[in-house]
Amino acid sequence: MKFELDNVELYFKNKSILSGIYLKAETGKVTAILGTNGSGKSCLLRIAFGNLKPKYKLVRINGKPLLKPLYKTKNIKFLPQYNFVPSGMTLNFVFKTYGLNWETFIKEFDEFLGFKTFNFSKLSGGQRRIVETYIILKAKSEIVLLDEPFSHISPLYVEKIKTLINDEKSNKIIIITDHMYRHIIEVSDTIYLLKNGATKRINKLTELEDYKYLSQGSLN
Ligand SMILES: Nc1ncnc2c1ncn2[C@@H]1O[C@H](COP(=O)(O)OP(=O)(O)OP(=O)(O)O)[C@@H](O)[C@H]1O
Repeated sequence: MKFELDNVELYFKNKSILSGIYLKAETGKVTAILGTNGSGKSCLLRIAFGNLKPKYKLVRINGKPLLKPLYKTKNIKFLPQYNFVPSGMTLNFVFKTYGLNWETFIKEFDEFLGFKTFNFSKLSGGQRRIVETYIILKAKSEIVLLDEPFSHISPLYVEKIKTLINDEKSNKIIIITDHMYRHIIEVSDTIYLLKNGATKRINKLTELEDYKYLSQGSLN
C-alpha cells in the first residue's frame, strides 16, 4: 500500500503553517518527519488522520484520491502527542478494546505484571505512554501514525518500542515524528524534514545539518 499526502495548505487565522507538502509512505517502511518545535509536525499528522481540516489537502491511497477522512476508513491508528486512553479504564479493558492479548504484552514488558486490573490513571506518565504506544502499534490496522512515541520513555523501553516498530512495519505503513533524532534515524527508512512549512526529503543525513535542523558535527 502507498499513502501520499500532497498540496497541503494550513493556515491559523492568516498565518501560513504548512504549504508545499509532499510525503509518501509505503507498507514495509518507516517514514519519519523531523522538524523543530512548532514546525507543524503534529498538525501534519492530524491532517493525515483527518481530524484537522486544512484549507487544502490531497490524500492518495495507491495513487487514488481519498475523499473522506482517513480515520473513517478504520484502516488507521493514531498515537497523538497527549494521552488518549480514558483515565478510569482498566488496562484489561483497554487491551480487550484493541483486540490485544495481555499475556503477550507481559512477556515483552514484564514490569507491568500485576497491573492488569489497574485503572490507566494509576500508571506513571511514562508507563501510560508505553501502553498507548504498544496498543497503537500492535492493533489491527494498515497505517500507523506516531506523534512522539519516545517522549518520557526510559532508554530500555525506547529500545523495546524500536523493536516493536521493526516487527510491525512489514505489514504496515508507519509514519513517525519525534525529537529523539538518533532513534528516528535508526528506526526509519525515509526521512522528511519539515522546514518553513514545506517537506524536504532527506537523501543524506548531513542535509539535516545543512538545513540547520542539527548543528554542524552533531552526526559525528
Ligand atoms: N489550534 C491552533 N491555533 C492556532 N495555532 C496553532 C494551533 N495548533 C497549532 N498551532 C500552531 O501551528 C504551528 C505548528 O504546530 P505543531 O503542534 O504542529 O508543531 P510541532 O512541529 O508538532 O511542534 P512540537 O515539536 O513543539 O510538538 C505552531 O506555530 C503552533 O503554534
